Amino acid sequence: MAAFAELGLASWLVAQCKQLGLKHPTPVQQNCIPAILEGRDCMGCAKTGSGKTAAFVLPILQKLSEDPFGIFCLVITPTRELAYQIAEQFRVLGKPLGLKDCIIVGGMDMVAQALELSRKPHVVIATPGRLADHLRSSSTFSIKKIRFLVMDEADRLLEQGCTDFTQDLEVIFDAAPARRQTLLFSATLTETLKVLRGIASNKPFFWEAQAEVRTVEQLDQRYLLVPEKVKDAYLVQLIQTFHDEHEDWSIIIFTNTCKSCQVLNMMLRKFNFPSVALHSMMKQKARFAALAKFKSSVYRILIATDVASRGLDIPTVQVVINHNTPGLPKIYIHRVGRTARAGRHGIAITLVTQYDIHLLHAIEEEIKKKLDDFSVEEAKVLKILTQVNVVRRECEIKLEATDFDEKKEINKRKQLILEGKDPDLEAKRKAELAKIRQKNKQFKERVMQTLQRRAALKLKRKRQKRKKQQQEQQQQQQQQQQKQKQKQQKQKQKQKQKQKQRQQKQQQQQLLLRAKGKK
Ligand SMILES: Nc1ncnc2c1ncn2[C@@H]1O[C@H](COP(=O)(O)OP(=O)(O)OP(=O)(O)O)[C@@H](O)[C@H]1O
Repeated sequence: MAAFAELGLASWLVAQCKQLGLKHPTPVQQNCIPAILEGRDCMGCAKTGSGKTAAFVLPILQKLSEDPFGIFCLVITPTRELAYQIAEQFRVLGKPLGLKDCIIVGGMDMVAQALELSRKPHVVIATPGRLADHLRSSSTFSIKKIRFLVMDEADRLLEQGCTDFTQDLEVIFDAAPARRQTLLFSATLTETLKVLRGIASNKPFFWEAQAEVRTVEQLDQRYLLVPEKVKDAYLVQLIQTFHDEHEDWSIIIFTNTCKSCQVLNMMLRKFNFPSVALHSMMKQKARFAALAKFKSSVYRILIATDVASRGLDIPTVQVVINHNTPGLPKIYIHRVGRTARAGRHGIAITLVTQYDIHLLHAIEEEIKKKLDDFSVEEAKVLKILTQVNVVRRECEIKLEATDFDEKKEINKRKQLILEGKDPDLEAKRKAELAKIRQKNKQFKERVMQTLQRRAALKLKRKRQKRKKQQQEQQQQQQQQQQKQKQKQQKQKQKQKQKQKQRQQKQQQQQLLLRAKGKK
């Protein structure tokens, strides 16, 4: 196994790795670090928990130490929590440099951030929306001279999912210099490769871990088939079992909406489980506090939306439970990747209802592995079923009383105001946009219908033409056959006539002969 020193890293960085307990580079580090040090753009695709962060942090720190200035590097990442985590890695590994970093994420004070940016930090770690806001509104800093642009979880940044980063990324790319090193990393890059190659246009070095299965070996992956209506009773029983058997285990439960996250947290707390929620409707400070308490094991259970599904590195997590089957296999890959990291073991259990079987199959197909069945004691589930359902309903009612949905709307409006937009105008614009989209959709549908009709008509005409041709051919054949028949009949008649004439001639000759004989 190679050592960090063999990758071309300076001795102070090798010593830093050693101090942190990083003895040997992981494959993604072994392959990408030399290419980055050579000055190449790099795209690294490796499984979750395989050390992709250090694969870009180490060579960047080395280059920074050779020519330190600010702003030297910009790292873009999709979530706020991840930005803090990456900053921590820069800080720890770059301590001997006296590294100055700056985190630019939403939900935090913009003025303080602008001040920090103006002090020219070496490394800026940002979420796209907030950084783009600063670039739009401030002239106190510039990213025109950055040497490195890193996109962590690069495929997520390009996706147009519930949060669409494309407009903000355009602002950032416009402000960044064309001559730079671009580094793109994720556990699921392949679907977006083409677009990413356009971003890392400088003949990027591409490295992908070769493996049949797309999830880590040390991860025990299970599914639990549950009827939709009794899902929560199964969840409670599942947690109870883990809690009884391994009191020191940390569990992350992923769910699909902020509301569901909130309700589940309230419900689990009613059952005295040490749980805490993390979702995008929480205030940023509460989000950080929840994560910090979970990381330090004050709470052993984290209930989160997909805001926590990518990148978070919490070594104590032994169990991931998917309360809903992820709709996309790649979401599954990132969610279950929160456990079994850096060679550790872990278990992931996905609750699958009667409506989700096809999703399970899609996941198995993508990760190239069949999930094993997980069983819980049904009798125990039955025992708590009514109680769980009642508690859940109570929690839902309680949450409704707090105007959770209204708050969501208010949060959206607040966000728009912070972005300098008029919420009413935005709503109007949105409605108009929806109208235009609807019109476009209808137009497209009409075009499609017309095209389909035309195609059908063309086909019909083609068929009719072919039929006509066939009929004509048949007619011609019949006519030919008839002609031939007539010809044959004529020939027969002629032959008959000739024969008759021959017979008549013979008879006449015989009569003549007989007449001669009498004479
Ligand atoms: N060479 C190494 N040896 C041992 N542990 C390492 C090494 N490099 C990184 N690690 C540790 O592995 C863990 C996972 O690293 P990291 O968070 O970078 O993974 P990742 O590949 O980015 O995962 P994800 O795809 O989930 O974001 C971290 O705790 C990190 O300290």
